[in-house]
Amino acid sequence: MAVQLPLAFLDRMQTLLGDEYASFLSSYDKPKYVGIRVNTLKIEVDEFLKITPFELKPIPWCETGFYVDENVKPGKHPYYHAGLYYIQEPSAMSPAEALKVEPGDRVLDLCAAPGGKSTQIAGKLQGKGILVTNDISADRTKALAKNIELYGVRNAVVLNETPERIAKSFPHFFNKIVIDAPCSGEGMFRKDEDMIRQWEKHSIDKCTLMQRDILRTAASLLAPGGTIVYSTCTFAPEENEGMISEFLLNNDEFAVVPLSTDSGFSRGRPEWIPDRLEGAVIPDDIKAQTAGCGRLWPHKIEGEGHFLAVLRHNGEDVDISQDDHYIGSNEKDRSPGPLKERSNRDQSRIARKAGKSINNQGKKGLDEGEMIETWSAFAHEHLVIGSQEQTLLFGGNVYLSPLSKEKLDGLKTVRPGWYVGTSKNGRFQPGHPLATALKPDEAARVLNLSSHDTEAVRYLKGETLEIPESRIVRSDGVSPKGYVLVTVDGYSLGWGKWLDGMLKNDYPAGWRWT
Ligand SMILES: C[S@@+](CC[C@H](N)C(=O)[O-])C[C@H]1O[C@@H](n2cnc3c(N)ncnc32)[C@H](O)[C@@H]1O
Repeated sequence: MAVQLPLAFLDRMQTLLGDEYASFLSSYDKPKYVGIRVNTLKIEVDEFLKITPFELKPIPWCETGFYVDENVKPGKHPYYHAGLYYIQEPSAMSPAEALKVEPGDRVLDLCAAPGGKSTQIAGKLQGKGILVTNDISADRTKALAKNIELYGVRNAVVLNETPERIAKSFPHFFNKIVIDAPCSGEGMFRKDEDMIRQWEKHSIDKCTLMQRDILRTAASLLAPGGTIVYSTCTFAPEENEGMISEFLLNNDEFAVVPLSTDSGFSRGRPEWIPDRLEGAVIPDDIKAQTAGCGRLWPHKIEGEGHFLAVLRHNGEDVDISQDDHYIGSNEKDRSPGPLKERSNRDQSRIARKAGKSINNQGKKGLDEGEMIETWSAFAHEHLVIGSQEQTLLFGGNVYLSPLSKEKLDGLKTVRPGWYVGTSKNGRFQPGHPLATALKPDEAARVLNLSSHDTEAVRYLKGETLEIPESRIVRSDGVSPKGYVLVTVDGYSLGWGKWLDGMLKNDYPAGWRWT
């Protein structure tokens, strides 16, 4: 066997699996599977299939997911830097699929970093509705925020909070919640040997304590009739069927929605639940429900070990679009439509709104209204976007947010929305995330680079490029001089500034190709 598995783990799996154990064990001699998931915020799957640089094989449970050969390096292609795909372990694509997200939903990803499920959910929302994406680890939320930005998500709020504090601000607010729970990670032993070393540290008992708290709090965040998807990447029954049966015992307004076994998923194993959990006797009818959960076994599917439960609240669905705190529900709160077509009256209205903006954290000495005005003027000159979102000032930066300011008061907010830029010396500097989320027809000046020559990589390395004026594609009446949206084969990468035949590079230092 390629990996050294802990004996206690092997003993338990042998007892649980009986005749199946040999087949389970032999899966550790097989190669691990590498997956990519197409980011439908930037490209449709059909289009990606026409330009893919790698051979792809569909992942049965995710329409946007594909296996790539384990020797391929998908992170080393300009399309990765354009956010056209996310590199994700294939089984890890299943929870967001099970959540069945629709445009307009209010989704909470409670344990989100580094953002695999969140970027998948954002693709399903297609910019409509809200994604609140959270992680308790301050360090890990940095990677989460970066991924939200790389993948061009416009309607996400990134938090670094405890679930309890989010619940105080958002009681029964979300109609879909995903809990990709911290767990003992047994399902990842083949993919990541470090998980074996971590196994002792993250004992099953410690994990169940966290999972119990997170699930209980999630119930108080869910709107009536809503859905929670709970997932782990471990085999331990205590963290899976056991945790779900305990939740059902304490929350009789929830039931398990049985998962389809069509894609090769196996059913949950009620017979593995102990008769008593946390001192309580689990009735047989509750145990039986967990047969509707899903287990992804490495000896049965092409992916690592996972567990999934879909939990539906039995209340009447509420019309979430009628809530005042949701910007999309309130015509008068919307940012004005296509920015190029805005009247002066619109622009001064945005400026006035700045006085009411979140946390009122404008840059020292800069009038907040002025800051919003510089954004508005920039947008007017450089962009053609229609936005449903509210303009907010936060930490001296300008954001467009799907939530009203009151909803985020007092929460550790990493990003209150789509970061569009900041103002320096009275001039607006567009943010990198503004560029990554733009389509070429939303920018007044565009420079397209080809993935087949060296220019794209040179741009991604931060080099200045020599570019003749004729290559700057621009809207009628727009001069070639100024901020240019740089694209690769038509997909946005970042900003550059063109002047006299040279493109100054604005690709951020921390993002560069190395
Ligand atoms: C399995 S990982 C999440 C992976 C992520 N969903 C993805 O798809 O990229 C679990 C995460 O839960 C976070 N976490 C642990 N305890 C938490 C808690 N009480 N509340 C919120 N997040 C928590 C960890 O920091 C970790 O990032």
